[in-house]
Amino acid sequence: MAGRCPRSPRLFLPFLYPPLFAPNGFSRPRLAAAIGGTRCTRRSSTEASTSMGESDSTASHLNPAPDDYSMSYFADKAKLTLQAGAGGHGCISFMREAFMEEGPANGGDGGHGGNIYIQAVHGESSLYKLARRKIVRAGKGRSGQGSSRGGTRGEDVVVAVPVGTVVRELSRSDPEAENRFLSKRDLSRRRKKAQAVPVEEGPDGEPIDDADRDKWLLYPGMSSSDRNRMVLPPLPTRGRLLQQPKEPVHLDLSRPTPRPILLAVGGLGGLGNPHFVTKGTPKPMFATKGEGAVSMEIELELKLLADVGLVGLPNAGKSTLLRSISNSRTRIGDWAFTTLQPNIGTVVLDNNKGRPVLTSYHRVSDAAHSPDDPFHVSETQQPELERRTRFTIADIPGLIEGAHLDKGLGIAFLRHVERAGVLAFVLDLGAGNAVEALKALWHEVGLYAQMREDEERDRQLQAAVDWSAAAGTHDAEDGTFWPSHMAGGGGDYAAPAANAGGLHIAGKPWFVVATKGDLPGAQENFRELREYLDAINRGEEPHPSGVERAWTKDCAAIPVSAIKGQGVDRVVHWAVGLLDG
Ligand SMILES: Nc1nc2c(ncn2[C@@H]2O[C@H](COP(=O)(O)OP(=O)(O)OP(=O)(O)O)[C@@H](O)[C@H]2O)c(=O)[nH]1
Ligand SMILES: [Mg+2]
Repeated sequence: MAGRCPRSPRLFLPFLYPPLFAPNGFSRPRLAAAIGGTRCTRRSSTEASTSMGESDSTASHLNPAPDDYSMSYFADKAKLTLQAGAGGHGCISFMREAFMEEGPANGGDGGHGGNIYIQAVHGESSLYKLARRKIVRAGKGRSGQGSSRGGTRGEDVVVAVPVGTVVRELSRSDPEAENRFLSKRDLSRRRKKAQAVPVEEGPDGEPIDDADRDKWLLYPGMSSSDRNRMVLPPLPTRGRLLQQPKEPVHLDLSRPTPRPILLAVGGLGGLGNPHFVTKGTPKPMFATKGEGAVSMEIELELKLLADVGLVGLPNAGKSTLLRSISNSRTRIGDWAFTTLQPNIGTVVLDNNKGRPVLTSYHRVSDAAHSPDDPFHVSETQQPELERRTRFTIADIPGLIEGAHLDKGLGIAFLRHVERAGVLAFVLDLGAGNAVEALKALWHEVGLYAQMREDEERDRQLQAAVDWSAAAGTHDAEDGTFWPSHMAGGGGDYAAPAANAGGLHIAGKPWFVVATKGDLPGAQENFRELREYLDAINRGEEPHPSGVERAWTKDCAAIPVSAIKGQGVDRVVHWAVGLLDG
């Protein structure tokens, strides 16, 4: 009788054990043959192309099969709801022991709620996990217990984000700040009324604030009439352990933060009944509830921090160039939009095997940080220079003409090259006039820069309006918790007012990598491109973006054939030269 499962292991093996059947897997032929798998001979479309005139038809590191790439999940935007921990309630309890009929009050205090912090760290490269998580909750404080046992503190949470993340607060709910505001308002109303009608007084002769009644916890065994009759003392005024940052939070985490930065403060734990023992009330049948915690909605935006940003039309050869000069294993394919998310590659200048390939220095900091206070920046000290052993390059999805109108993948990915020190425009010498392509790319980049500046201006306007409105209604707390260099608009992200007209991108040093130099007609195209750039250098032609005072110091074009690895060393040298300034 035939088995119920058909015996066809070959059908499922590639699915179950992809590495054994990967085209470039070293162990594939032997192992796959040993278990009876069929050999997969996939080739990239570029390999098949005769126009390249390549004799090597085997896949290589620079001309890999389309499925030979490393992929990681990536997100550059995330919205998060932060919910700090509420405080635990105080406890109402009395000592019970043999031969002691009525012991003293011994209810423990509630634990404080956990806080939420944010920290920019190296090692995180995407907001993907946070975008999926959506809500971040700190631990709640546990309630106090009898025998004077205090509740445990809620756990703090540190949200780790990649360096280069911008944090913006969208909304906030702070029940304690609201309560304080309401109590103050009620008290002043009562005082006004008291001039006409005398107010009920508590045991110590202080006015009773009924608005605060729901912040008390009453002994559960009491009858409802006793509860209603119970006279409560004024609620003790307590300051928060940490100061809640002012609204709205706007941080630009363009450097790793040495310490986590506070975003949302947890609630204070309630007080146990021993706190309310007085001569008149030796056995208080009440304790206070734990405070509510701050919750806020924030928006995170990651702008990758690479030293060099690659900008080019789709299929220009950006990813191949990145592979040829860095450790990147980004995907390459002979079709537009092979790259769908930004990739960062690291170019190693000193492989620690003796003499460095290139000697370069970069600025470690504008000024030294004091070891006691890492947020304090000393103005007097000179910037430190450190030998550069590596630099990073960002490869983003290709831009097409009209990308600002959301054609292709749009221009939003340009945010990842917005903060790069140098821009490298990758032009395909085999795909039409390179000068036209360069102008089209700069046009899109210019429009992007303009859009960002408009956005930032609107945001600042909005923040100013919100703040003035909030100042009138809320009990705003003074003082900022984070250093000024991290506050929005500061740091490495230049304020738009200072860079009006797209200069914050057009003012960057840039050069052209003219790739696919091995294709026919490339030389003529390159000659035209060089003439155009020479004219810009001489001041006869304007900057391709049309922005005045844009960078036109030494616009160069470097011819390469990335697929053959020819000329790519010059790209590294030129980029380092521009980075060193
Ligand atoms: N002949 C030749 N072909 C190249 C060269 N560089 C890249 N290619 C080919 O051009 C095609 C596109 O290369 P990619 O590196 O994926 O181009 P890209 O700019 O990253 O493309 P997108 O990710 O779609 O924007 C691939 O088939 C490459 O093999 C080169 O120097 N010479
Ligand atoms: Mg690509």
